[in-house]
Amino acid sequence: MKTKAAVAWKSGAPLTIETVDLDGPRFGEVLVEIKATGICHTDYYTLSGADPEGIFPAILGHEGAGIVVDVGPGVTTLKKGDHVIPLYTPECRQCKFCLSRKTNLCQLIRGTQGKGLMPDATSRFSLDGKPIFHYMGTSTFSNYTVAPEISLAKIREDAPFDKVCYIGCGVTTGIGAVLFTAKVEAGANVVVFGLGGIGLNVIQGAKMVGADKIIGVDINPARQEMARKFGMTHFINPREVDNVVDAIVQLTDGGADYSFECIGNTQVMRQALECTHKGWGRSIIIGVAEAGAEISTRPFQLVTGRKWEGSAFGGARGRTDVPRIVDWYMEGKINIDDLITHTMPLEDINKGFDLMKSGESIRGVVLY
Ligand SMILES: NC(=O)C1=CN([C@@H]2O[C@H](COP(=O)(O)OP(=O)(O)OC[C@H]3O[C@@H](n4cnc5c(N)ncnc54)[C@H](O)[C@@H]3O)[C@@H](O)[C@H]2O)C=CC1
Ligand SMILES: N[C@@H](CCC(=O)N[C@@H](CSC=O)C(=O)NCC(=O)O)C(=O)O
Ligand SMILES: [Zn+2]
Ligand SMILES: [Zn+2]
Repeated sequence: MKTKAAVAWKSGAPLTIETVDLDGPRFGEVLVEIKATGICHTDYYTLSGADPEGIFPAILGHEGAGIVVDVGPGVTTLKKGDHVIPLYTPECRQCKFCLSRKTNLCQLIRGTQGKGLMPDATSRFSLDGKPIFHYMGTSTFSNYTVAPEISLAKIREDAPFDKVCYIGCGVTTGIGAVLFTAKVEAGANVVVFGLGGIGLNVIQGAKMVGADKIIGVDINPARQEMARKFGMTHFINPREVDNVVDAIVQLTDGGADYSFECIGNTQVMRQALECTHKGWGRSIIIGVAEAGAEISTRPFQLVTGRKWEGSAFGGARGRTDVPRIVDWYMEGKINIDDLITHTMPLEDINKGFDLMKSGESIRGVVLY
């Protein structure tokens, strides 16, 4: 079949809208009509050329929601008409990683996914007979996409695609990092570095679990208002204090219980670790840093009890947890609507990237 898609031909270049060829689903695969997709900073990271796994030409996008149109042989858990959210972190429930119960990082298809291919090591997308690569197993910047069955979470049918698509990455990453990775307890002091599409959801998660002080740190003062609405109690603009670590240590009587880095800046990652409390502070890295970047600190920071950790997709097991998070939204327990500041047709997707880069949008969503 043919489908409209935004194609990334090379790093640093705007996406172009093309009518591409899409082969039908093979064994264990599903054809999905994408109804809406968010634009995440990680799409920009890959497009910029900073992602060691970035390959071109590719169809980016990993924050979508849509309807099953067709299923390939061997598919047992989904059928035509089901509503789904594609998962860049699949959940096979069979691999060593899934069975360990210690991680959400299912590895069954990670190798081919990172090469922009389906599990059988081929692509379903092409143009003029030349393959176009998939991205993160999802490629939601295409009106129709093919994904493995294990990379799709079935969700309730009354959930609006234009809102719950954001659960495909940003909402789950932020709230999940608090609930599933850090397991923040009521009364804890929490610091969030970077109040964008991810950080604001960390704030929302911290409020949900009853955190005490929720300190937001951002160089964009315009982020303050939205962050306060989501539960931030204190705001620090690093450009307005001499030393951001000292400022946090003073505010929290010795350091934060938990910190979350939601930017992808290795200098800030160090600050995020060092502002946590001696003896028990935990710092969770969410931001994705550019290829080759390294983090550093004095080992003494760890010897004296701080822990440096990371979180991917909020530690969520997608097929299990994503439908629950959709329920939380439908029950009014989490706010997604206010974070989706811009919507646009696929033809305007490059404007969506510009709005994100300029700090004007929190989340831009493409509506098909
Ligand atoms: N680990 C994971 O599973 C995931 C990681 N990510 C990563 O999380 C990061 C954040 O993504 P989004 O929220 O979508 O990005 P965003 O662009 O919406 O937000 C970034 C925020 O950081 C602020 N910022 C930039 N430099 C700063 C600095 N030096 N100090 C303080 N604030 C600063 C910006 O003003 C902005 O508000 C990205 O690196 C993205 O790739 C995104 C999704 C999932
Ligand atoms: N391709 C990058 C790795 C980018 C990365 O860390 N991605 C996150 C999700 S970011 C979503 O917006 C992730 O889930 N990581 C786990 C994984 O297995 O990729 C690189 O090679 O550096
Ligand atoms: Zn993302
Ligand atoms: Zn698995």
